[in-house]
Amino acid sequence: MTQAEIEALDLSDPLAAKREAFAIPEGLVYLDGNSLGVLPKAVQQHLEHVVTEQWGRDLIRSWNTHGWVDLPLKVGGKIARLIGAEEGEVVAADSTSVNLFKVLLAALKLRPERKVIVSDIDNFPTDLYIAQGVVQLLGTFELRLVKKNEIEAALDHQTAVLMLTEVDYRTGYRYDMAGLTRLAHDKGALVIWDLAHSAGAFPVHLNRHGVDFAVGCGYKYLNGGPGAPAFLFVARRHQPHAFPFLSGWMGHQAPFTFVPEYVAAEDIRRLTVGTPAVLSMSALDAALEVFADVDLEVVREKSLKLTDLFIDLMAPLAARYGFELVTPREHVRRGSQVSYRHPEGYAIMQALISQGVIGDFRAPDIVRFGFTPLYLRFADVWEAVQRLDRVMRQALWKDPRFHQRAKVT
Ligand SMILES: Cc1ncc(COP(=O)(O)O)c(C=O)c1O
Ligand SMILES: Nc1c(O)cccc1C(=O)C[C@H](N)C(=O)O
Repeated sequence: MTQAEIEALDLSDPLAAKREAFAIPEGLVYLDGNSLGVLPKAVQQHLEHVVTEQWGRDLIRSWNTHGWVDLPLKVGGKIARLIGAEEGEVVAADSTSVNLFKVLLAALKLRPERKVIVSDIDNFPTDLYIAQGVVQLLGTFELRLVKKNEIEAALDHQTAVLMLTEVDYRTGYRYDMAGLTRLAHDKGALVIWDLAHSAGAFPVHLNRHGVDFAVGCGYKYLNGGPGAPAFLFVARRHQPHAFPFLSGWMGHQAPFTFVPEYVAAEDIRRLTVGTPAVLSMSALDAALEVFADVDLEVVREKSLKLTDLFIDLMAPLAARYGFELVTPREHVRRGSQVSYRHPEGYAIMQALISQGVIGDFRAPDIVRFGFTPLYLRFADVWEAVQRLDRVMRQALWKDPRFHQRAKVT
């Protein structure tokens, strides 16, 4: 594709105007929205208001007058629309890890006669660590970790829970949520999906597929900011039976009665624990406004065009410099990122970042490029490949300073 053809794609892009809603540093090509989304301008304005007027002036009255106490459910409602759930089935709270702990315990309590949690050995580590902790705590379950193509065979009548991340954080491989949920249910197991790399990136249909539980991040494609609250989903049918092991006062049926006995709220609030992080929650609330008029089918269509274009433009570099594509070419199996293996991946990514293209590196050898259709242009894809070509052609990555590992990669 020529540069002129790429410019034409931007001119006919139905999402082109959305870029204006984000504060993007001049000249930067940001391909890391799958790790930390860009700052929405509305967040900047709203936080100023929340800090100055709500906290600064109205102080504790704001729990009622500015609806702070309702934020977890209100923000959850906005996320529900993006993931195919109903209002009252999603709540924003805590971190993804903590939410996974809560829903995994709740799910296992619904299958006490079974023995096994099945997951992908390449799942994001926190999911595996949380499951290991839960196994230690309960003492009656085991964690069975298998490769992607072994999941189906691993499911049997001992399986209590199938716990997967829909999009693999390293390769961008996207699971068949509908098919695997059905297979798990056929065996009588429950499913938990981690939507960290799905929510806001493409349409998700939790209820259409009969999913039981889900969790996900607020700071990636939802652009809620560093450390933004995460979310959890519990299908309405499970809510009365979802036991809240982290039984904090915010999940109590009537928190302000201050009684000594814990009685769980009847609705999804029972899976909240303590005081919500109001500033972060307000940032996420404002960030989600960007999605109010967005059709996620259009987002998906653009995501696939962006990633296809990147793969195409990268093909000559891949052949010349030894980048091995590890992201599926098949659309249904692809999330919204493209990854390559390269033995010098870390240094190459650092050199590329020095050239104003931000992607990231995942050990042992993966360079990752995330594509957020709301703020990326097709011209950015072109520019990213030009700058990577320069990094390789001029061997900029050989500079020793690009070989020193940072604390956070
Ligand atoms: C699949 C997945 N789950 C969970 C997390 C993070 O969880 P937490 O919000 O607890 O940091 C990430 C990324 O950090 C992730 O990629
Ligand atoms: N959550 C992160 C953090 O706190 C610091 C640095 C990176 C992250 C990430 O989001 C990692 C991410 N889940 C991943 O897909 O690799």
